[in-house]
Amino acid sequence: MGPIMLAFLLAALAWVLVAGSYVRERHPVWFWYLTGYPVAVVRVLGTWRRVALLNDLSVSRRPVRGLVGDLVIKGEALRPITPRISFPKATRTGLLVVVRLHAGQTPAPFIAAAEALAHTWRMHAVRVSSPERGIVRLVATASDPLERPGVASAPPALLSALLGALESGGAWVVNLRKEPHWLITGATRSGKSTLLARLISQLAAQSVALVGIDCKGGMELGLFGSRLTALATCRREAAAILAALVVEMQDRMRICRAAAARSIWELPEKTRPVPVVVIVDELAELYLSNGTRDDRAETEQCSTYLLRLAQLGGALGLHLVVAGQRVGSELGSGVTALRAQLGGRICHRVNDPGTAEMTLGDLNKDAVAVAQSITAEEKGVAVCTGTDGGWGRARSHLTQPYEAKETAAKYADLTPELPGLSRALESLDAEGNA
Ligand SMILES: Nc1ncnc2c1ncn2[C@@H]1O[C@H](COP(=O)(O)OP(=O)(O)OP(=O)(O)O)[C@@H](O)[C@H]1O
Repeated sequence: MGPIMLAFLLAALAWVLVAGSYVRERHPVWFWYLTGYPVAVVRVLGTWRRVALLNDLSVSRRPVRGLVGDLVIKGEALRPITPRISFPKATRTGLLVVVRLHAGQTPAPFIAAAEALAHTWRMHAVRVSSPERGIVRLVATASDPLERPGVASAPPALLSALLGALESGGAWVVNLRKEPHWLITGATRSGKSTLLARLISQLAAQSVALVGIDCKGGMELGLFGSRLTALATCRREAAAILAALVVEMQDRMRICRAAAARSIWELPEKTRPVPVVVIVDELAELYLSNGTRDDRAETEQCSTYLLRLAQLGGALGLHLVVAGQRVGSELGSGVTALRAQLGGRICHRVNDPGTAEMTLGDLNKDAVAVAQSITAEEKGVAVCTGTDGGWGRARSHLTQPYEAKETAAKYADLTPELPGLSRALESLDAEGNA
């Protein structure tokens, strides 16, 4: 080969490499379709028989037990049949394989084999579902879609907030009308405040009253003060605001009873009270007391009021979003009771298994394991529950505090008045000055 030819080949190779990395950066989906997908198809089709056999996904043609005289003999099937799979279909983030189950098979062994399938096919993850009887869907994702989540979109709706992107590529939406109360946990620097900032930015533009309880002196929620109807910065103020909210709840009950309505949403729009979202940053601050009588009384008040709001508030347009680093029974018995009422759960990286268990354990054990595998580098990544009873990984859109502050200031004019709350804070001030 002459030197000109060699130079030409080297230049062509360099061009392919440069063009490849450009396409990979700018058009990862096309990069996947053109390079990763064909290789993955060969892997899936080439390994299916073996991986099915090794993971007990195959069935034998004949019963594995036989009768010889009076003896029952159990053995291995000679030539087991592998379940039939569809040709792997390309998706934007990986591929989809549909498996037809043989008689007697259930999705359970496929769920157990998901990790083995992911390793064999060199995929980031394989999720198993069964949309109809006799069918199992294996959805494989080539790389972690949450490393660079796309910009998801969702139609706007009252009390609905687009928080970020789901692992499946869809929009991560929290709708307080479907799931009225939420518990958010995460270790320090895991992304809780960013998520709350995103939630507040999304709700700020809506006709919703936002009430902040931030007993760390208002350092986190104080940023959004211009759009908050009330802000408690210590436990004394929190107890007063929560008490006022319970009174507001009782007023709403009376209005509903008079109109024979079972929720405020059945009231005519003109007379319907404004929905209130109470955001609590650092739940532990409300529950931990220093042991003095006054302090204990305050924590008990906060615990009782929060529980009452969680039990009865949903239908009356009073919603709780409660965030904390550690949420466990050591904070007091009230926490476990409160947790049971907070149906929506979001668990970021946590330091102790107890908090992951407390957040997701009563819903799904697998979700706890996935939450515990979130690393410190995966900021903003969380395991969240959905309204359909399922769960999945998701990542919030990065909302910087200054952006949320600007949004709050922009919509400050929309801040509704709740006179009971202002009165409660004013009477505390008056007591303090007396
Ligand atoms: N979705 C996200 N994408 C990228 N970076 C994020 C995301 N969420 C948070 N971060 C980054 O992670 C860091 C910590 O986030 P954040 O302050 O929200 O954590 P936190 O859990 O509230 O911590 P703390 O409890 O100490 O207040 C910030 O620098 C933020 O920029």
